[in-house]
Amino acid sequence: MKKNVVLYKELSAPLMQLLEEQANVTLIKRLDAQGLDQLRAALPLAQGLLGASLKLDAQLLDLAPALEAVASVSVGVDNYDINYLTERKVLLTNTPDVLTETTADTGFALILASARRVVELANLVRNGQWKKNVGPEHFGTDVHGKTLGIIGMGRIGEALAQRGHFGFGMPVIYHSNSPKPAVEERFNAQYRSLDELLQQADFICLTLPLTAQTEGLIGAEQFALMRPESIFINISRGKVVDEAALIHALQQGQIRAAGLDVFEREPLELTSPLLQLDNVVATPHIGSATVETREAMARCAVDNLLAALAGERPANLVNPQALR
Ligand SMILES: NC(=O)C1=CN([C@@H]2O[C@H](COP(=O)(O)OP(=O)(O)OC[C@H]3O[C@@H](n4cnc5c(N)ncnc54)[C@H](O)[C@@H]3O)[C@@H](O)[C@H]2O)C=CC1
Ligand SMILES: O=C(O)C(=O)CO
Repeated sequence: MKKNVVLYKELSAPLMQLLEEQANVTLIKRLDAQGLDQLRAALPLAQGLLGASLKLDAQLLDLAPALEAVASVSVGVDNYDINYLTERKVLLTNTPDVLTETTADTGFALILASARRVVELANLVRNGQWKKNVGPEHFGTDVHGKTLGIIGMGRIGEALAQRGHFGFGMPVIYHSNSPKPAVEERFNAQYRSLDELLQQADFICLTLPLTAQTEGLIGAEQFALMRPESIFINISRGKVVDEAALIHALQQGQIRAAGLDVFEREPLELTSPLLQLDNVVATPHIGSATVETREAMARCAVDNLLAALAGERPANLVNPQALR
């Protein structure tokens, strides 16, 4: 018998067809108030869930007593109560690897845009101020040859190191849970304590997951260790950073600039002081958002969900302890 799957993310036609061949599918198109009501109404019969960008906590999970598997269309799993899912023997899957290169591209786009002031200067051109007002005070700073500091040397961190080392001749230093000899050899990278990295890197890039250990990892004390020339890049999760401390560091000139794809609260509110600062490049959490990669992520999530519902071990299982 077909199982019941609730999607809270639209899929491409071929993926929808694949899923509908094997499951009864309920699609929640938007997670607005009405969509959330529809979701709550569908949860009691749901055996599988697929989506992203929804905090799936115990309260929502309790509405779904028949749930067997949740397939997240993301690599980050900070939106899920993993312990509770595991306790309930619900499998959780994610989408690693397929988004690594694209997210590293976004990281590098933010590095280049903040260092060379791309958004600020492009806006000057749009506002007809090219001739009159652009002078040395608008010059940026070089990227090539500068020290690239990576915090969280996992898949995306490595892809960033590759771009910096081979593409831009940047010395790479990194901080992670443990040293990575293979990475050191490949990119001539050097391990540093967190404090050392913050003091030494020209570009400080966050590529670690949001966990109980990393929440608020970068706060006032850490910004105080950075140099006025440092550029801060966050493509991990907003809550790894104390955003008020980041704003203060930017306003006080403790750091030169920031390139941010993720924020403490998303969507970032228009009233955020970050948006008053010329030296901030803010993007709307689009690290993996290319046509090709989003399709690959969705495909990966569908494959994971169908495997889990068929009683097989899915390729990207986050909580193997939940296997029945
Ligand atoms: N901006 C965006 O759109 C995207 C953001 N992400 C974020 O990037 C994160 C990383 O993704 P991957 O590289 O695939 O994960 P990964 O698991 O391969 O790498 C994470 C690295 O961080 C390290 N780490 C974890 N906790 C640490 C700690 N307390 N101190 C130091 N190092 C620590 C791990 O050892 C690992 O090497 C995701 O969890 C997600 O939050 C991922 C994709 C897109
Ligand atoms: O995959 C993730 O964790 C994202 O943030 C979106 O791609």
